[in-house]
Amino acid sequence: MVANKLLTLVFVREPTRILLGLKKRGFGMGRWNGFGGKVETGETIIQAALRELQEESGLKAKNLQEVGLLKFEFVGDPQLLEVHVFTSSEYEGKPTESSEMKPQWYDIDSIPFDKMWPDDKWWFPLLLKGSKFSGYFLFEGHDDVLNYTLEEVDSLN
Ligand SMILES: COc1nc(N)nc2c1ncn2[C@H]1C[C@H](O)[C@@H](COP(=O)(O)OP(=O)(O)OP(=O)(O)O)O1
Ligand SMILES: [Mg+2]
Ligand SMILES: [Mg+2]
Repeated sequence: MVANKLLTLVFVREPTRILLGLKKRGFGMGRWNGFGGKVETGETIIQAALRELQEESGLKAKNLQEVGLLKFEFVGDPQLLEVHVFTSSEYEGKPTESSEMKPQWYDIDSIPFDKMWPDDKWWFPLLLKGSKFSGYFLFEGHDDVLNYTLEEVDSLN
């Protein structure tokens, strides 16, 4: 039995646009995504979300809300990724490129799904309309989703 790997993913959004970052290295390199990463020992998930957002984008989230729980399995890998998805509509600071992410605002009508993880096109509409959601995606490699489940939920707890 392998423990799930806990990760965070934060999207800073305004009424008509959302901040994405181009991943410059490591897992998901070359794809646009929110800001986030591994939960470290001794940290809560929220602390990790705030820290990763600040490290990767220079922004301090002021009203972080957990909106999604996504589980990812990769064929041949026993470890499940458990990604806690957050949004924040208030923040301090100015988006700043880091060694990991190049930030850029996107109109919510022009999200670059063809340059993002393939699962995003299914759950992003729920995030954009303010719903909470829970999902599971089975990947083969990093480009193909073999099957998935996704539901809107009232609460994530
Ligand atoms: C597989 O599908 C995924 N889709 C999306 N949209 N995002 C994903 C997927 N799998 C993982 N993620 C997210 C979760 C995290 O935000 C990152 C991965 O973490 P990362 O490699 O950035 O971890 P860090 O701790 O920041 O890395 P360093 O140790 O290099 O700082 O991708
Ligand atoms: Mg990261
Ligand atoms: Mg990081």
